[in-house]
Amino acid sequence: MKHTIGFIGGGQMGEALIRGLIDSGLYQANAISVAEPNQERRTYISDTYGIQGFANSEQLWKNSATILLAVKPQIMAKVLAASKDFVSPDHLIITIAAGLPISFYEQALGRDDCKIIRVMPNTPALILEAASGFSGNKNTGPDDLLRCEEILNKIGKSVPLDESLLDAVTGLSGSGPAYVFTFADAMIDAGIKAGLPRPTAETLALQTILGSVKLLIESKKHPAELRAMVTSPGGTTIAAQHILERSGFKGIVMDAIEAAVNRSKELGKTD
Ligand SMILES: NC(=O)C1=CN([C@@H]2O[C@H](COP(=O)(O)OP(=O)(O)OC[C@H]3O[C@@H](n4cnc5c(N)ncnc54)[C@H](OP(=O)(O)O)[C@@H]3O)[C@@H](O)[C@H]2O)C=CC1
Ligand SMILES: O=C(O)[C@@H]1CCC=N1
Repeated sequence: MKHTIGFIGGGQMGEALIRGLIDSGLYQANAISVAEPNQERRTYISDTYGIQGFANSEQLWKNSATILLAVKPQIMAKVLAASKDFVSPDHLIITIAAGLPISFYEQALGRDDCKIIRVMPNTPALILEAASGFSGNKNTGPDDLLRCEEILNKIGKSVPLDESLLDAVTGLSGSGPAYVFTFADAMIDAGIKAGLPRPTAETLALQTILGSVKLLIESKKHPAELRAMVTSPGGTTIAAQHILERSGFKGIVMDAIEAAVNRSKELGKTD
């Protein structure tokens, strides 16, 4: 059972994490299995990554030290009901479902002696650049948290947090890639509107985003300071900044993230 991991759900995030674990070398393909009821999807995942695929989770619980729950929050209760008979206090259960609090799993499993870690990763796990927050229940010891952290740090960066902050993580970084993709899309369209060929607009927009993020990280300067370095008096940048300020760009981004945080909290309400 050592160093074996079973994924319940082989969708977008399940695949991102499986690929991340294999590409990082943390797990061999033969130590990973997936339970995925959709046959086409199951075949794709097991063929692509050379892992074992099952139609249901029974074998995973029997064969895996760590179980990673990667199904939609809306079907988690059904998945836990089907898992109840196989769960033991030896399993390390890691869940990435948005919104659902750890108490939801304990209630659904009808026991409070399981080791459960709630994680919120994001899709850049596909290229080992995920941002994840995580929090364990009272049964998780330092070794369990370390095992989880090791997984998360192989697929990107992670921060341990109090569980009460995981909805904030979900709204900020869990959903965050979508906001960045929307911004990238808008920059590319703007380049095309200004007359650039699409491939040129794509290259310039994406390199600008990549370079700016690297500059932020490497310089350790505040975004406002770096923005001032771009903004010449009476120049082009301030003309654009004026429009962004007038249309409340920062406020819109903050409102959007707040909406995602609130939706995560709503998903956790199970009455
Ligand atoms: N997408 C993202 O960016 C992020 C998602 N998350 C969380 O990750 C979880 C998965 O999301 P995501 O990967 O996007 O969703 P997907 O719908 O892509 O993946 C879920 C997979 O689980 C399968 N499934 C359905 N029922 C079962 C079952 N009983 N047993 C095993 N597998 C089952 C689904 O099959 P079928 O399609 O046939 O129903 C699907 O392939 C969610 O809880 C989400 O909140 C967390 C961080 C980021
Ligand atoms: O949209 C969602 O609900 C999931 C959770 C975080 C990112 N995607």
